[in-house]
Amino acid sequence: MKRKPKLGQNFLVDDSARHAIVDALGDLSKRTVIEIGPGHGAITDILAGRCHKLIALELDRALAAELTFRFRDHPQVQILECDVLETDLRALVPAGETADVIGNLPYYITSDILLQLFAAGKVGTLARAVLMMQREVAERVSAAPGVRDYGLLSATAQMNAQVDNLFTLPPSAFSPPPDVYSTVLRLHFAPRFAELGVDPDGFNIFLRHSFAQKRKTLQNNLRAAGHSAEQLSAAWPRSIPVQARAESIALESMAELYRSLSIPPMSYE
Ligand SMILES: C[S@@+](CC[C@H](N)C(=O)[O-])C[C@H]1O[C@@H](n2cnc3c(N)ncnc32)[C@H](O)[C@@H]1O
Repeated sequence: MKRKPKLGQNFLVDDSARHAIVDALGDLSKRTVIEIGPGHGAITDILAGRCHKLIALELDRALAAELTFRFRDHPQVQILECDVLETDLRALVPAGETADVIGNLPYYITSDILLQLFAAGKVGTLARAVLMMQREVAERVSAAPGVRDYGLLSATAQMNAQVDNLFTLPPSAFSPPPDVYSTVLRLHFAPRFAELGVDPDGFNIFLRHSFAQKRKTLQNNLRAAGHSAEQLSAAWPRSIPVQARAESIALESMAELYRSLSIPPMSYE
């Protein structure tokens, strides 16, 4: 019977890949780096010698203990046994500084981790992240409008970060091998809410409604969210075809529509 790894534990065994992941963050000699899910330390071992400070967050008690022992003589390395999703990243970073994030993510919570990182990027805690995730998810995060994979996750990611798709690895790069290919993305956190003149909370809700049903047009999704036909036609910008789906529309135009509907965020809940 095939062993089912718990906690998304597929450990990286490809030596050049683990170096390429760390190299993607460039010079780390003055940086604080937060590693998500260090596991047996495939990435941690390289990072420890390169960054100013490393804080690694590992949920598995045995793995956290293994790494705490291994790095006992490295004062710049801190291993925390914790659930990343329950951890306040802001509290880990000295006031006035930013940190970078790295991780071969536990795939079962990729979206939740991304949302957590975007929230931390928005308040200026994080500068960059290099993250490995399931290839299909990475393609959604990095897709451009009009491309098949573009959707709510792409729009949300691209409101919060510039995304570079770096490289893809086969299942054989891991032990045990997962059922999927894996892709490494680099994110530069650069929230666009102020530039596009939208409030983050209201615009995020607007995006959720706009992408609610993939087969529906944007107009129909917004009608289902409570907008009248009159309201929509009065606000509709020229840059958006009337029958368009949200999946084909650039964020600039989505923001233009949101602004011209000028909806107070509260009216959406
Ligand atoms: C895909 S493995 C990567 C391990 C190692 N970084 C590597 O590349 O070989 C994901 C790691 O995340 C840990 N993990 C799973 N859920 C977690 C959570 N909620 N918080 C922190 N770590 C978690 C797992 O125990 C595992 O070590």
